[in-house]
This record gives sequence, structure tokens and C-alpha cells, in this order.
Amino acid sequence: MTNIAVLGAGKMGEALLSGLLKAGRAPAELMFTERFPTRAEELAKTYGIEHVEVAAAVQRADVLVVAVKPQDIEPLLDEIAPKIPGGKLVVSLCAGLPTKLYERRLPEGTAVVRVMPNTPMLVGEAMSAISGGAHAEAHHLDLVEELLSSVGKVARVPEGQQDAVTALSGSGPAYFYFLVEAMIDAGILLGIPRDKAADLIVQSAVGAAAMLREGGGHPVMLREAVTSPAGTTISGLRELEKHGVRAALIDAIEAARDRSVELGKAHEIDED
Ligand SMILES: NC(=O)C1=CN([C@@H]2O[C@H](COP(=O)(O)OP(=O)(O)OC[C@H]3O[C@@H](n4cnc5c(N)ncnc54)[C@H](OP(=O)(O)O)[C@@H]3O)[C@@H](O)[C@H]2O)C=CC1
Ligand SMILES: O=C(O)[C@@H]1CCC=N1
Repeated sequence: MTNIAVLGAGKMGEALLSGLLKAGRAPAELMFTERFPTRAEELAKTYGIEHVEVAAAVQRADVLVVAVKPQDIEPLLDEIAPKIPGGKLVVSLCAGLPTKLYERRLPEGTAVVRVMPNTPMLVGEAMSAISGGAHAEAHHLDLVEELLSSVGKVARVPEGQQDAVTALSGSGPAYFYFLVEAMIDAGILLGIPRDKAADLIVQSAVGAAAMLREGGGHPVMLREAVTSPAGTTISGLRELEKHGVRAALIDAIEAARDRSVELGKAHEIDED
């Protein structure tokens, strides 16, 4: 039995707890900390999982999953650093925060694994990228991979790629939702009722995603198959290119990567 404590049960913390339960993990193996009593009560009631104080979490859990906002990390580290026994595995879901931040603040030799998941974890379709810190051994990475595999797909990446991964798959769902929202608006402009437009677009997104994943096709080939000579699609694609949508997406993802780097820098500590 591996006891897992989620520190900060907001959107991602809840998604992980819910996903692990759906994947068959016993509620007795899971616990969480949370600042607001009403939120804690609601989660404990919904999932049948124990809400614990931080001191109890660091003592009892084998794996501590840090799921607070990067901006909230300092007070959390101040709180856990004096209480955490050696030998725990710390798993950080926080955008931008490097494993060395935890290694500097927690007892010498603490194993840290940095993870960038995404919200489709809620439906068992997360994309999570994992990277081990200086003291993370193969068995730590294997354990984190096993946990996250129950709520989606897992990739191992060098930590130096985590800021880029954060921009691509961590933030990625938001960009797809933005696109879907804009396409539904187009349906409204063309006189299709909102519910109907949403059905048409969401199923098209699901179908396109299934073809990308299961059909094994390259996106360019799949797009070409939709684009008939003198047909409708090419007229639409010309507008997308005219408006620079490709460049806008590349810029958006680069800006998200830069913000992830910035979030990490905000916690840099002087080495001297
Ligand atoms: N949302 C996303 O799509 C993704 C988020 N992430 C990362 O996951 C982390 C969590 O993000 P998200 O779930 O969206 O954020 P949320 O704000 O929804 O969740 C963070 C939770 O932590 C609580 N919290 C803050 N400090 C403490 C503390 N000291 N002790 C206990 N609980 C605390 C917050 O409480 P309160 O509400 O009181 O502040 C809140 O409930 C972030 O670091 C983010 O970078 C990673 C991938 C995707
Ligand atoms: O916007 C954010 O900072 C978080 C990290 C990746 C997705 N959401």
C-alpha cells in the first residue's frame, strides 16, 4: 500500500484524487490538505477521502503531491520543511518550479519528481510529463509513472524541457477550448442554435482527435484529406493563413513557455 497525500486540493489536486479513485485506488490510501474548511468538507464528503493537517500528511504519506499554485509554494515549503521525515517522495505538479527548489528547501536527499499534467486527468485522459530530480531513482519514476498512467498517458522528459512541455500539453487544453469556443461562435453567426453548433463542433473535435491518435495519420495528411480541390475547406484555410493563426499559436506557446521560466525564476535562491 502506498499512501498518497495531495497538498492543495484545488482543480488539479481534485482531478488527481478523483482519477486515482476511478482507477481503483482505495480511499484509505489517499489523503489531502486544504486551507478552507468548507472546501475540505465538500471534498471529503464527495470522495470519502480523509482531510488531514499538513503535519499528519508529511508523517503518514509515502508520496507528497504538491498541487498549490506556484505563487503559494514558499509558505507551503516553510510549513513542511521542518516536519518532513527523510525518505519521502515529493511530486510537484507546479508550473515552472524546478526540482532543485524543493531539494534546497527539504531534507538532504529528498527524492523529487517534477510533473506537468493537464486537466483531462479528470476524465482519465491526462497527458503528464515527468522528470526526476537529483535524488529521484528509477523506482521513484516508475511509481510516479504507474500512478499517472491510471489517469492518462505519461511521457518521460529531461527536466530542461519541462517549461516547453508546460506550454504545449499543460496549457494545451485551454487553446483547444478557445478554438472550439470560436468555432461555436461562427456557428451562431451562420444561424445555427448554440446547442446544435456545440454538438457539431465537439463531436468534430473528438473525431479529429481519435483520427490523430488511433488512425496514426500525420496532421498534414489528415488535413489534406478534408481539403477538396475548389472546395469549401481551402476557402476557410486561406482565411486562417491570411490572419496568421499558425504564427499566433506558435507565439502563444512560446509566451506560455517564457512565463513558465519566469515562474521558476521567481523562486531562485542565492547559492552563496
Ligand atoms: N489548472 C491546470 O490546468 C494545471 C495546473 N497545474 C499546476 O497545478 C497546480 C495547481 O493548480 P490548480 O489546481 O489549477 O490551482 P487551484 O488554485 O485550483 O488549486 C490550488 C489549491 O491549493 C490550495 N492551497 C494553497 N496553499 C495551500 C497550503 N499551504 N496548504 C493547503 N492548500 C493550499 C488552494 O487553496 P485556496 O483556494 O485557498 O488558495 C487551492 O485549493 C499549480 O501549481 C499549477 O501550475 C499543472 C498542470 C495543469
Ligand atoms: O496556467 C497555468 O499556469 C497552469 C499550468 C499549465 C496549465 N495551467
